[in-house]
Amino acid sequence: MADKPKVLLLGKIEHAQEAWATIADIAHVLEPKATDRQQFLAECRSGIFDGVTVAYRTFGSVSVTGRIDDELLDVLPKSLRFLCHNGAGYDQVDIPACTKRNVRVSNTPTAVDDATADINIWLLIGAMRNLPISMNALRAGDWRGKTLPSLGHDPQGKVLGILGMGGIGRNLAAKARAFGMKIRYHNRSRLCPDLEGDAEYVSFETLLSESDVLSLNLPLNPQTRHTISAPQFALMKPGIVIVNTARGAVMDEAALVDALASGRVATVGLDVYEEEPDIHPGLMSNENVLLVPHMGTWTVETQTKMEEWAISNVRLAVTEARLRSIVPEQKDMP
Ligand SMILES: O=CC(=O)O
Repeated sequence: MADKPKVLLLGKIEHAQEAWATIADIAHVLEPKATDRQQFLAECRSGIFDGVTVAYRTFGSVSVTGRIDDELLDVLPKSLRFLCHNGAGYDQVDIPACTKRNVRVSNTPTAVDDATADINIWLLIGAMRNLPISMNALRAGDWRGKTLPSLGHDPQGKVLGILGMGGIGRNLAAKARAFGMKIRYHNRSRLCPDLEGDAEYVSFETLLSESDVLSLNLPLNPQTRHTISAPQFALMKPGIVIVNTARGAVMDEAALVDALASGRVATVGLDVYEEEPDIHPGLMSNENVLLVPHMGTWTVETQTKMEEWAISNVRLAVTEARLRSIVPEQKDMP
């Protein structure tokens, strides 16, 4: 046992027990006892994790460890070489801080695409049809409400602007085509024709000013924080519908509340929030906002796929000192 590689498990394996059992065969798995960041920092400083080369982490483990940042990396074992994150978005991990310490990070791209695009479509249709008002009235025993809810809109023929045409954005585009939407997108760079299909590449400003529905599908990092804020809302078509299944902080929530109040934004469908699990009171109280609590990947199939993918990264890191899906920022690491 003592000479097996050491793997640190941050969070729980909920579904892929069989895949995880194969890790227990090849590595000595350590788990923290800490229940908050201060305790976790102390545990790390105690030397109990010394020798760990690979760590697996879940999105939820942030409630114990906090963000993986300079302070934490300074006390994690110097032997740590690989951090396998279970999730597509890895904004809880400071990538430059990891790169500086030669810690390679992986995520679970593609595993999340279908489920996230599905909830994206659900929010898109729900927001276009203005469903929260009648859903709330119904549950309050008031059928459609005291005054009839205003009529919704059909997706057919409407322009869907996708900001961030990665795996989820492209999956969403394919699904939205089935609803007869015209797809436009903006990305850091234009896609090759195969990936682009009939989606039209437009400038950021055109996407904002000509979309009937804007979907945010870009990752959160220091460059994309508040990509959508007051100046961007000012460029949008009055009455636009916005959907966000990416990360809350790519949009300025306070500015969104103002844009809803002014009518610039008609309705919005949200899966993600700036300060999860806290939600801006101006969104909570606004009936033009359709909200779900970060459920984008919340299906048995997708959670299992994500765990299996992250575990496959752990396995490769342990056996071959490499990762299946290193994050793009570290692609060129020697
Ligand atoms: O939000 C879900 C993910 O990043 O995988």
